[in-house]
Amino acid sequence: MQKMRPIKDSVLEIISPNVHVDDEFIETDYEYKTSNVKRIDGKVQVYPETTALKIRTARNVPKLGLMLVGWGGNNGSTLTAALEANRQQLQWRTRTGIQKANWYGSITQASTVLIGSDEEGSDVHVAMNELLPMVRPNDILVDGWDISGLNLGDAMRRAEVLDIGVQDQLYENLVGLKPRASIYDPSFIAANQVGRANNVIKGSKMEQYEQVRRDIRDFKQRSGVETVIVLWTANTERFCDVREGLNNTMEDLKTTLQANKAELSPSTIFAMASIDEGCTYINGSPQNTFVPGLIEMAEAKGVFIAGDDFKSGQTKIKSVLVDFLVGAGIKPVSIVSYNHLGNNDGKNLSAPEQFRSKEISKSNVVDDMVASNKILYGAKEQPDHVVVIKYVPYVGDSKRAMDEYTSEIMMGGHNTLVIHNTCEDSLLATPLILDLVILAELSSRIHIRSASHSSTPWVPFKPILSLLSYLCKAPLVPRNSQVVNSLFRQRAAIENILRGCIGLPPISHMTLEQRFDFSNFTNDHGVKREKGLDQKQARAENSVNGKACSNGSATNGNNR
Ligand SMILES: NC(=O)c1ccc[n+]([C@@H]2O[C@H](COP(=O)([O-])OP(=O)(O)OC[C@H]3O[C@@H](n4cnc5c(N)ncnc54)[C@H](O)[C@@H]3O)[C@@H](O)[C@H]2O)c1
Ligand SMILES: O=P([O-])([O-])O[C@@H]1[C@@H](O)[C@H](O)[C@@H](O)[C@H](O)[C@@H]1O
Repeated sequence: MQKMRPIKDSVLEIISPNVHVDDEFIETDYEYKTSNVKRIDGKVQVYPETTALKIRTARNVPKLGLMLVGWGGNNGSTLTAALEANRQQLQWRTRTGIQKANWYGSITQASTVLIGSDEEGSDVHVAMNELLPMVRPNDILVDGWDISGLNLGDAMRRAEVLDIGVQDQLYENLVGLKPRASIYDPSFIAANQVGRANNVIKGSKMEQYEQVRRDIRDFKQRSGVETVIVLWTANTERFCDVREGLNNTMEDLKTTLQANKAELSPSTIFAMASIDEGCTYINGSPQNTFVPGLIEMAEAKGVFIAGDDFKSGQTKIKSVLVDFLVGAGIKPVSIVSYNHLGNNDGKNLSAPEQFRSKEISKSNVVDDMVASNKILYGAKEQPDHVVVIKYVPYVGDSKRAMDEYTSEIMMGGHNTLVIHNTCEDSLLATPLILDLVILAELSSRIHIRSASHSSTPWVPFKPILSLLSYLCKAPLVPRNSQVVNSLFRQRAAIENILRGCIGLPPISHMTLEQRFDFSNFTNDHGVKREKGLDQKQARAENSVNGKACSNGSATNGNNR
């Protein structure tokens, strides 16, 4: 069993009187600035608003357990292998030289965040996982379920995702890992999956639900993990009917479970069991696991749910390109997204009902960006948008995506973008699973409250964790909230909330100090903001006016 290592001390020191660090928390005063809008008589009235908040982040990072539904699949086996390969810092020979294990594609492990500018006005970036204490991949323990009983070593081989050079070093570590029996309902996934179903929980849906809850408790007890997150990376299910008396309310859903009704999917049963065990549940597939009754359960119990459908390659590009085009005043009028792939996911998606689930999640991703520009698009006007997925066994996990974006430009002109995008699907999705889990766990340690009324309670994120939208094709958002698919807006939300947790404002990119002569301006420390200031002098002045504190170790000035 791994020994929990201490929180990695960050390189970051926040020099601010607003940030207070003690052994337990990082707490900051935060002025949350928004612009509220009213439409009156055809006019748009804007009201800038400031809300004084306190943001508190618990520093203690728990020992985290991740239970994957579909553990033996391409994504599940690849994640398990990658965790072990990075833990052992493996390297292996390839045709082009030595390859080392890494987490490329993970924003928490391999991306940086602009934190500000130095005395010369140069940008300074730090690793995203330096901003706040986060779970380290090496400290994550994995378990899970699969309708296929194949052990993880042979599942890794079956997936045909990783180089042989690393597979051979890992096989002995993985061959001893066996997925727990799972809930199999052939009416929800493609008939062509029946050959895998040799590891299933017998009995009624209630008995399956109870077994899943026992499995979660068993994993906690055996592994000693403090927190468990359950994540669905099993096959895409067909959409489930949603109707009164079946699953529209929490009570209806529980009655449906007890009555062993057919129209209750394995994924929704897993979500119910997770929520009742107090475990965050994340849906990496496109089906409507989160029926209204399930959402009501999560809200009633204050347990996080998030999804849907990892945004890994073709759709990720779409959420960038359409954002760029519409933002540039160019009008996409035809979007055709074709791809073929040969892995088991593609095999499952070759069935019409399972494809339909994926078609929905891949198609809705442009809606918010199109709706944002009434100059280009009339009411209810949408670009033609077609999604095609074909199963071609030979290409395996190496999905071949081909997209054509046709747009209207000025004076009747047209621009056509054609993109060929070879996505090694599991190597793109696996880092997203890691980020979903790490950011979900971090979110559970972040609370806010009013700064003006100290008696108000600390408030957690709402149970529907829309902060994870950056990682999902079809983001689940709280009631009455806007769905945002624009990839850069989604990322800015994550960055600015992490900045807020350490008392830093959002990055505006205004850089006024570089666009205007600031030499006669002083900042709120009474220090003149001259660029090129002697660094020693600047630090001396700031240390007199600010106070040093670190979010990695409770050391100095602001300890309360
Ligand atoms: N880039 C990507 O790989 C990507 C991106 C977005 C979404 N997804 C989704 O992630 C899921 C997994 O993708 P994959 O490539 O790993 O597929 P996969 O077919 O290799 O793995 C799915 C696994 O789930 C198992 N399974 C099916 N039903 C189950 C159940 N009820 N309980 C437990 N296990 C069950 C299967 O036996 C299989 O081992 C799919 O739904 C896919 O659409 C993948
Ligand atoms: O690349 P992306 O669009 O984000 O997502 C992928 C789809 O393109 C692919 O067709 C499907 O099989 C994968 O499960 C995944 O959903």
